[in-house]
Amino acid sequence: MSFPAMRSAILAAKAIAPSAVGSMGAAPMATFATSAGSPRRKVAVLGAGGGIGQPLSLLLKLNSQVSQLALYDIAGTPGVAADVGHCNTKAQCKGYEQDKLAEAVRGCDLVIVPAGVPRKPGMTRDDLFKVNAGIVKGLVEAVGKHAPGAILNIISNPVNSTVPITAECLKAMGVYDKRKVMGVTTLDVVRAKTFYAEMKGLDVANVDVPVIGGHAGATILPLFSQATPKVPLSQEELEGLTKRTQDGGTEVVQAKAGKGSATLSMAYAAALFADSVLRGLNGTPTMEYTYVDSNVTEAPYFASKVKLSTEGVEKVFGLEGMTDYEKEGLKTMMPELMKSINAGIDFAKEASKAP
Ligand SMILES: NC(=O)c1ccc[n+]([C@@H]2O[C@H](COP(=O)([O-])OP(=O)(O)OC[C@H]3O[C@@H](n4cnc5c(N)ncnc54)[C@H](O)[C@@H]3O)[C@@H](O)[C@H]2O)c1
Ligand SMILES: O=C(O)C[C@H](O)C(=O)O
Repeated sequence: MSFPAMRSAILAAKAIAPSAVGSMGAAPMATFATSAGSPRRKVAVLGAGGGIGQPLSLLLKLNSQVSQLALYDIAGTPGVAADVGHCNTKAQCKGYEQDKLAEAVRGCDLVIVPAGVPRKPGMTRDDLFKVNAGIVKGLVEAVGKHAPGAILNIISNPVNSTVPITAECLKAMGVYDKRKVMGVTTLDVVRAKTFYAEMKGLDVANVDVPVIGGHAGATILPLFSQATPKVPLSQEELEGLTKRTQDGGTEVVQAKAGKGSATLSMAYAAALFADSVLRGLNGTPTMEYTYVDSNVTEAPYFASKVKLSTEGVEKVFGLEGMTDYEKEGLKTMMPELMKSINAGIDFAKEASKAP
């Protein structure tokens, strides 16, 4: 495959309408935003040596909206940067490790955080909290200090808690801007589209499925009643698709049998989302589903449709037209979602009291 063809193929499944509607539109996207005249954008990946970090770094290197790519991890990133850096695309790529975090994030427009431990079979995402909460806090504090205006895309699990941790840490530092903190739930949308298209024999490039709530089990709520193209689903099919989307992460964890969780599909999803964030920053508003500071439900953080523009999240859209089955799903998820959010808030508040 030629490079331009490969580059198009990588993002071909990102549906985009003429007005650039992110990964939610109807027609397949053919190209990245053109680099001609686009502003210089620095993007950092924190956790760039990991299973997600490495392929994500490669995909970002292919995005012509990125002019500087900073790859940070506790170790190993000079090698990743040297490797990725040989791709003949625009972004200048540099690896940072150990105590070079400040340098990595300084001047960033977008910081993507996939640092932390992944699940093994039998674990829930909440089982990762103990280790990942502290990792995310440390990294976010560095961003708050050295790149306070940057947009943060949080991938590290449990996302339902790490996003509130991020917000609370930035609030404690006096640099919180709710438009700039986003939990990446794009993989749930990617999965829902794939499973729906497969079941109904549809061209996946033309499929769109909203997914709301959070990013763990029952808190992941695909709205198949609003999927396009609209194809009738029996109750059994609907329940099967909903459950498969909610358990998509576990399906991969089990298949990898102890060797981690989704990395390649996650890198793909994060690259799609980052592309939309950058398009928004560069003046082409895009629509995405993402887990953000929200008053759409009683949960203070919630994933729903948002408009991304020059300052990050410009508008959070409310919930409309849900079926009774979906309303029941929303009710069911709330206790779990609220518990994870409160755990994140409590952790960050406690940590900020520590001497
Ligand atoms: N949001 C999602 O949809 C989604 C999807 C898949 C995985 N995840 C989560 O992403 C995280 C990473 O998964 P992975 O498979 O890439 O794991 P991994 O173990 O392969 O990689 C994680 C990387 O983070 C690095 N790291 C740890 N502490 C760090 C620190 N303080 N600073 C910088 N880097 C640090 C490690 O050195 C490692 O290279 C996990 O928490 C996983 O659950 C989220
Ligand atoms: O399932 C996991 O632990 C990783 C990730 O959240 C996923 O959805 O694949």
